[in-house]
Amino acid sequence: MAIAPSERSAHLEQFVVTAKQMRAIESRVFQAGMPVAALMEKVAGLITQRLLEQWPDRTTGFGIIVGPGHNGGDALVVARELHFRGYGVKVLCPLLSKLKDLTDSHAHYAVSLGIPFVAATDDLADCDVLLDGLFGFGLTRSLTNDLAALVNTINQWSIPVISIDIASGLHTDTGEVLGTAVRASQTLCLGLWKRAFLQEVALDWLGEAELVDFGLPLADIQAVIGEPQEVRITDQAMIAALPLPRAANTHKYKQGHLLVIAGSQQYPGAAIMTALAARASGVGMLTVAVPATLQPLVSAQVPDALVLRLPENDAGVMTHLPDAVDGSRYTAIAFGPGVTPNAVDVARRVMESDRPLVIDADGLNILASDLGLDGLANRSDPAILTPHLGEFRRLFPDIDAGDRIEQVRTAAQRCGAIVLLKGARVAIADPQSGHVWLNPSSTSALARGGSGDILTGLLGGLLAQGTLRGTSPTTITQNAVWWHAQAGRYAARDRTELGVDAITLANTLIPALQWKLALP
Ligand SMILES: NC(=O)C1=CN([C@@H]2O[C@H](COP(=O)(O)OP(=O)(O)OC[C@H]3O[C@@H](n4cnc5c(N)ncnc54)[C@H](O)[C@@H]3O)[C@@H](O)[C@H]2O)[C@H](O)CC1
Ligand SMILES: [K+]
Repeated sequence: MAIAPSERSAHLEQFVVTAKQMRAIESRVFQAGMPVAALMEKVAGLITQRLLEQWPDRTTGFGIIVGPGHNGGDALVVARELHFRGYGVKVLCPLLSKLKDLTDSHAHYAVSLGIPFVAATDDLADCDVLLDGLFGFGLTRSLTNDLAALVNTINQWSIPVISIDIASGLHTDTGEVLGTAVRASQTLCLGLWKRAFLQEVALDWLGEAELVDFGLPLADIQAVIGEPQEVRITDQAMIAALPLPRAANTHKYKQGHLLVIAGSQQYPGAAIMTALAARASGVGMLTVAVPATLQPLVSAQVPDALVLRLPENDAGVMTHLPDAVDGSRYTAIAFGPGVTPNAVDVARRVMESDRPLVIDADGLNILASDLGLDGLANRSDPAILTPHLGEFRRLFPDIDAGDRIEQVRTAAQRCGAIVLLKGARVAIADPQSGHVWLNPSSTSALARGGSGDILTGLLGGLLAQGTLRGTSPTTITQNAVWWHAQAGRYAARDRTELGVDAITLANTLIPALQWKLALP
């Protein structure tokens, strides 16, 4: 049965593949009868179309860099099409004697058409645009010698580089640079998102990334991927997961009651920022527990929250949760921002509660240094840990094998909690299934103090609401990460990456949601 184009696109956007999976999908398509050369024509036609849209002026000169495999074949077909349309085209093919058959055929044809093949990298220095068809997902070894020199030279120029499928030199799965890699301004990822696009280490090389759908059948994709172990977070899935619409006859207690435990005399702002973000989540009831002396300050900033006064020591650190603070009254608890590493007794009580729990910042440091992780696996309700890389290393000092995606998966399985590893590409791992969700779209504007407190408050507020709606805790966690990133992007559009302080971010959560909901 045919599916609508928008539905197909939403499906495709969620898949993440390794080079091995991509090759297996491609083999099925070829075995079913699709000729390799026909697929290459189709792919190259779509790439050409993108280039024509971006550079409609036929005086644009293109430099086409061609490698030995089918990535180079794609590039040669594009060169031919640009040549036919009247653009100036020059080809640099450093491994001319090692071309795969199909690529070799296209090279011969290009020569017969009079397309110039140049010998030296510097012959491309006067081009307006470079097309990188050196290597795609077939790269197996590091770039060395002349190839490395070629790549390093073009990286020093200020000519825009469009990479076909992946920036040449990056490992398709881990995103690592193998020797050296092309610094693309834009990458046209073919067919399905390769794993490298979700790896932080690759981001500086990939530039703006776009998926080019060339019609791989969903049945073949699904047959190879099976139950996806790694999933890209998409707008469509996240909009569906929001606690919207609300039931017409709801009341505040049905919209969740979040308890935020945060702040100290040293870090009063952490409590305020966490509370402001929790409020923006739409949670029905918000209680904020802070060291007693902070209560007037927090109440003034978040007058709609109930502010509990906790006993504190001389340093303004909360000492314990009095019996009157009854965890069972709350739908969820968010603990940790600004509490200092000394709030150990409070952390212990929080861990003992049976509520869905977010643990962040100093809460994580207390787990690492005092309480350990053993209490997490036996909790009846989920715990979500939200470390940045430094906190992650302190919590899981012996997890260093593999890439970030593998590390976060191992961490979750080991401790029995959902682990959300912060960074430019947030990764969320489920302890039971080992599934990892990856957030593809964010902004460097979020690399800033206080941004984590906003995520914790937002996640806590969504956890309180989503728990009552029966949304799975991993979906709620994705929802918070996505919303937080979208708010950062939306705020940065107006204010640049420099202008997204934590309070602005909290205040942008609702406008950003309106922006996303209004998009088709
Ligand atoms: N996915 C699809 O359905 C389609 C993909 N297309 C394009 O084809 C490439 C993948 O092609 P492949 O030939 O398998 O690999 P590469 O082009 O990446 O090149 C592999 C080639 O290079 C040799 N090699 C590997 N590493 C090195 C090195 N460090 N130095 C020298 N040589 C190296 C290796 O031995 C191979 O010979 C994909 O990315 C798409 O662009 C199709 O065109 C359309 C369908
Ligand atoms: K490439």
